[in-house]
Amino acid sequence: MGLGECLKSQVLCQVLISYVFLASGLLINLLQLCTLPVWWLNKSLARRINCRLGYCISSQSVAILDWWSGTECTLYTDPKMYPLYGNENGIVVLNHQFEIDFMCGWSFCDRFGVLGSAKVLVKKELAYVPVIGWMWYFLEIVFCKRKWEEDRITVSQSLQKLRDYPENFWFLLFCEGTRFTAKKHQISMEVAEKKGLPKLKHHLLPRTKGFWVTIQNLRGTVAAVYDSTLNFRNNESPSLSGILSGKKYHADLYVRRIPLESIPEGEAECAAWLHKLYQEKDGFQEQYIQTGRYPGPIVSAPRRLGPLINWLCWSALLLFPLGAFLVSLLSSGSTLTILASLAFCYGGQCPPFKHNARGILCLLFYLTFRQRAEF
Ligand SMILES: CC/C=C\C/C=C\C/C=C\C/C=C\C/C=C\C/C=C\CCC(=O)SCCNC(=O)CCNC(=O)[C@H](O)C(C)(C)COP(=O)(O)OP(=O)(O)OC[C@H]1O[C@@H](n2cnc3c(N)ncnc32)[C@H](O)[C@@H]1OP(=O)(O)O
Ligand SMILES: CCCCCCCCCCCCCCCC(=O)OC[C@@H](O)COP(=O)(O)O
Repeated sequence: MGLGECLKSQVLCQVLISYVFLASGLLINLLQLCTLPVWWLNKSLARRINCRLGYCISSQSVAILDWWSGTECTLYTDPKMYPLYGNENGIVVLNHQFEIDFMCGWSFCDRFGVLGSAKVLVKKELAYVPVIGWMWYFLEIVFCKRKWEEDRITVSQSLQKLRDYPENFWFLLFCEGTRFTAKKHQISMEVAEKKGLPKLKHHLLPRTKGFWVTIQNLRGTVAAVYDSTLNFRNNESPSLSGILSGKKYHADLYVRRIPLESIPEGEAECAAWLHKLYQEKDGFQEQYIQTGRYPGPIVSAPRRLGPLINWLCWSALLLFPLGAFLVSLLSSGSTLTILASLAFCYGGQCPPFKHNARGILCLLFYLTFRQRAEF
């Protein structure tokens, strides 16, 4: 293991990365809250400001993926379509199988300059998650309860609001509605059988209502559907913790641009079209598994420096006061403080402490503070 890899695997680094993400995220959430008055004065300006603020949060996860873990993302697509990506609005239909699929999605958004304005149809529960969920509220992300009786109104209303969005955006739809597991796949294929639909090997049966309502409401606003299929080389199942500890993966994304005009308008026809799309996607997955390649040619979409610069700036801004605080604690000379620092640096490496390092750390800091208060 090289020095860089050893450093990246340290728990201390992961704690510091999470601290920068949380602290900067909450600060940005606060700034987003401050843009509320601007919404009444100039809605378009408020939206543009929020795109930039949102970028400051989501690009940190891109920096971790692209620059910290060094994960490579290869794009397979028609080179003739490439100039359109990022220069028009698109609906992205993506398979939902991997823990870090959204990070790869964000990375591609950044490569095409639409990260700040990226949209998604997401479950309502995520709206309450600090940093990401609160950021999404200001970015006009579309939330669903996965109860069609309620969603048909609320999702339509949220989509209608995007019709005058001032920046190009990609709207991500995980039509499978949940992440793939063997159990969910079995249930889903029972539904397919009951409906007389062909079975899928690598996907869940797509939920068609969200797709139909999206197409219906964004017709005239969005130019195309980007049918996207994501896989990782060597049959790997990448994880967020792997990325944080600096593990490098290799993602392959196959994108087909399908003009919106070619998608039928009626609900039943639109649903049938989506089922056919998923059968094709299943074929691409199978081909990838058999040959390690997709049908299209590879085009270059290099990672960009923006996320790295943003991340380094936030790290410098937020790690400096934390460092000053730790130095002042250490200079107190108390044994408990020094023990706390050692636990902070090395606790995570020692197997019995591996999962408890942060708890031990908190306890030691608490004892230190109590000791200082007592004297
Ligand atoms: C060039 C580069 C290109 C690409 C780059 C890639 C991406 C970048 C883009 C943007 C990035 C932006 C952000 C990413 C960041 C983070 C996102 C992270 C995670 C989000 C994860 C989620 O939240 S996924 C969950 C939420 N989303 C969805 O659910 C969407 C899909 N669902 C729907 O559309 C649903 O229809 C609905 C939610 C609108 C409504 O759901 P409801 O359940 O009420 O209705 P349904 O119609 O779905 O269900 C009833 C019918 O379904 C049948 N049924 C029952 N059981 C099943 C089953 N197991 N499988 C399938 N079908 C089933 C049932 O029989 C009913 O059928 P009817 O025939 O009677 O309708
Ligand atoms: C810089 C530090 C890097 C850390 C980056 C962390 C960013 C966290 C962003 C969280 C984004 C939310 C993604 C949630 C994905 C998700 O929730 O997927 C599950 C759903 O599909 C289906 O859920 P369900 O059907 O209920 O099992």
